[in-house]
Amino acid sequence: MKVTVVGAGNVGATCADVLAYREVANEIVLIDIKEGFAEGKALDIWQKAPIDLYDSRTIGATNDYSKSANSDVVVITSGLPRKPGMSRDDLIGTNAGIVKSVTENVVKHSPNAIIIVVSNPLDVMTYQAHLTSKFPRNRVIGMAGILDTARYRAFLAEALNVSPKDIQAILMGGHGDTMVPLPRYTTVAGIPVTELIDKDKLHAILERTKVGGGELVKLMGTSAWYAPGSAAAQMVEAIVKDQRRVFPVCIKLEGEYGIKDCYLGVPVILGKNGVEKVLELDLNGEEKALLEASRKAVKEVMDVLEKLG
Ligand SMILES: NC(=O)c1ccc[n+]([C@@H]2O[C@H](COP(=O)([O-])OP(=O)(O)OC[C@H]3O[C@@H](n4cnc5c(N)ncnc54)[C@H](O)[C@@H]3O)[C@@H](O)[C@H]2O)c1
Ligand SMILES: O=C(O)C[C@H](O)C(=O)O
Repeated sequence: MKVTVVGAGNVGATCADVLAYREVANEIVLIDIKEGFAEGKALDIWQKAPIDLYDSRTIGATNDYSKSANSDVVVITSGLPRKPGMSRDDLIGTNAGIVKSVTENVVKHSPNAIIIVVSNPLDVMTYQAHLTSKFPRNRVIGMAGILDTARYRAFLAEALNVSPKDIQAILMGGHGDTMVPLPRYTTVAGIPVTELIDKDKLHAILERTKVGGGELVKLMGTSAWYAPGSAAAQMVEAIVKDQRRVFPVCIKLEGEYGIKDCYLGVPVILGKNGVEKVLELDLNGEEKALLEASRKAVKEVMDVLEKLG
């Protein structure tokens, strides 16, 4: 199996490192536009192999997509991260062009690949990759939901003083402050979370989750990479190993949840064909209203992208 990660910065290099460490693919190609940067990161990860005992090969390339030819999965992390005071949507002007040109190269060299977009604004950059690649929707998907859900699960594990392994949760909507956490579908080893935590504490955790990315940007001056890189690698693993894992993933909705032609995070089954199936939950009125607000927010930015041309 061959996996390419475009963008050898914080998220891309972390993703490649996790893929190598877990031996998800035997060939992992890192590509960046900065001269020598991807080569250096790939070499560093390869030199860690004798210490951590993995045999996945990491190869770096400066803007040379021939090295990535016939990749099974391509993860796109290239683009600017936000700085304090910015929203993810502020990145659209620069990142749309980057995602477009990267996708053109992916299509040329890996026409059968499954594309996982990570660059922000996530839902709209996934749309950009779809517009450029014209790949079917199961092969152009975005990573955000695993990360957002992980933040939610980590906060809950801390509040309840239990292992994060035992928190099961799902979250929907766009990767922005309008994301839709679903406490009704959150359990701790099968116990509904609402039986274990009081309403106000849970509410505070839900609100913190929605701005979880911003919290890290404020702390670090740039956005997160360990959890995002690992989340993208988890999606790659589900595809490469045909695991049929159930994850929240950004995909073009074609009527599910009564929504058409909009990119949003929803629970899906992830396997060798990318998204194997979109799962439709029976949302209640309040959840539906929150999802609709999220759809509107994403659609507005999709419209901005269309005007950019
Ligand atoms: N979806 C998510 O949940 C999520 C999480 C974290 C970060 N992000 C986004 O991921 C992106 C990357 O974040 P980061 O922290 O790794 O940034 P970074 O600046 O560390 O890395 C980005 C890399 O992209 C490279 N690049 C720029 N243009 C390129 C091109 N045309 N071709 C190839 N490489 C190119 C840069 O040289 C840089 O090395 C940002 O847009 C960020 O907002 C998304
Ligand atoms: O917050 C950001 O800008 C990066 C990413 O979307 C995140 O949620 O960590």
